[in-house]
Amino acid sequence: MIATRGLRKSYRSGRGRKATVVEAVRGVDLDVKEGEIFGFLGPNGAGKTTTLQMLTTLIEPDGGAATIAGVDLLRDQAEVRARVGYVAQGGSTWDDSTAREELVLHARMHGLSKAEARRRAADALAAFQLSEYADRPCRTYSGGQRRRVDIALGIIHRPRLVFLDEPTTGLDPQSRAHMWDEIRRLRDGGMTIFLTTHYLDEADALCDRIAIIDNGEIVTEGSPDQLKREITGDVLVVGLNGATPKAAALLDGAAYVRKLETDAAGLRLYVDDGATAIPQVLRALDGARLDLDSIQLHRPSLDDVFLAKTGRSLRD
Ligand SMILES: Nc1ncnc2c1ncn2[C@@H]1O[C@H](COP(=O)(O)OP(=O)(O)OP(=O)(O)O)[C@@H](O)[C@H]1O
Repeated sequence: MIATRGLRKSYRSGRGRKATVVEAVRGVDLDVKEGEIFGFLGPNGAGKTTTLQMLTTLIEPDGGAATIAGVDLLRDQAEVRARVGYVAQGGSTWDDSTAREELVLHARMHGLSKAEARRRAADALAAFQLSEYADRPCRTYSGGQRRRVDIALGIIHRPRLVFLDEPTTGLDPQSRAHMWDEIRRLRDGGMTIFLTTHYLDEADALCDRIAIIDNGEIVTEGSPDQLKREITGDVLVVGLNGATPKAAALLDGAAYVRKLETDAAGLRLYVDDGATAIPQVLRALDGARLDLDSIQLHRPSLDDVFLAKTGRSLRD
């Protein structure tokens, strides 16, 4: 649905000898599949918005190539615009107009007849659970309601691909969870979603695949689980009633154990996949009649992935 190769953009600020060039995006390759929620994650200033603006034709790349929803980005920008939806960070609703008015207007802008625009608006209001407030001015909505109107506006022309720039920034935890459900619903209806986010938990919980960008370059790409496993695997913390040395001798060298450490809590086993290692550990301990006290599975976070790839924490 999206394929980019070597996409680049620099900004020049100042003049003459004082001019500085910021390489905002330095050759980005992305492959987004049809029907997935793809998260674009990175710290402030990493190049997320610049990339998104290139993909949605708002700014022109300096170089590289991209195909968006089957259309060559550099050759036919109008067709790309017709085929995608875009929801900007700040949203696009007016304070004094109602959600229904905005939706009808947007549908009309996409060339729909008055009657069809009204029908689309009513469908969108129902789908985003906004019918109750549909005829109230947007300034009276909560942050979450307003964000839902923004997304309904962005997809009123029923595109197969939608770009969401930080869809949950500024929302309270409940509205964020609600928004995640809305986004999953769009995906389940067959839409492809490309979103940017600062939030590690959002990328982890919501996205089928993610790419992490830092300093204008993609540092890694894959499903959240894949990326976390690649870096460190899972960690099993095994509590044993005084039998730690015996258990260590038993499990050290087992094919599924990458590394083994002992500490006050018991054993730390570094394994590729915790879910398949747990039954094997249990069987081995049981076979040797060693008394198990507890077993805990720790999965590495996306921050561990970022740390491993860049030497910095994404939270800094
Ligand atoms: N119009 C511009 N002129 C000059 N520099 C710019 C311009 N727009 C962006 N930049 C610079 O390009 C780099 C990438 O910015 P961009 O907005 O794409 O990052 P971002 O990952 O979206 O950040 P944030 O999460 O803060 O929105 C930054 O160093 C930024 O200062």
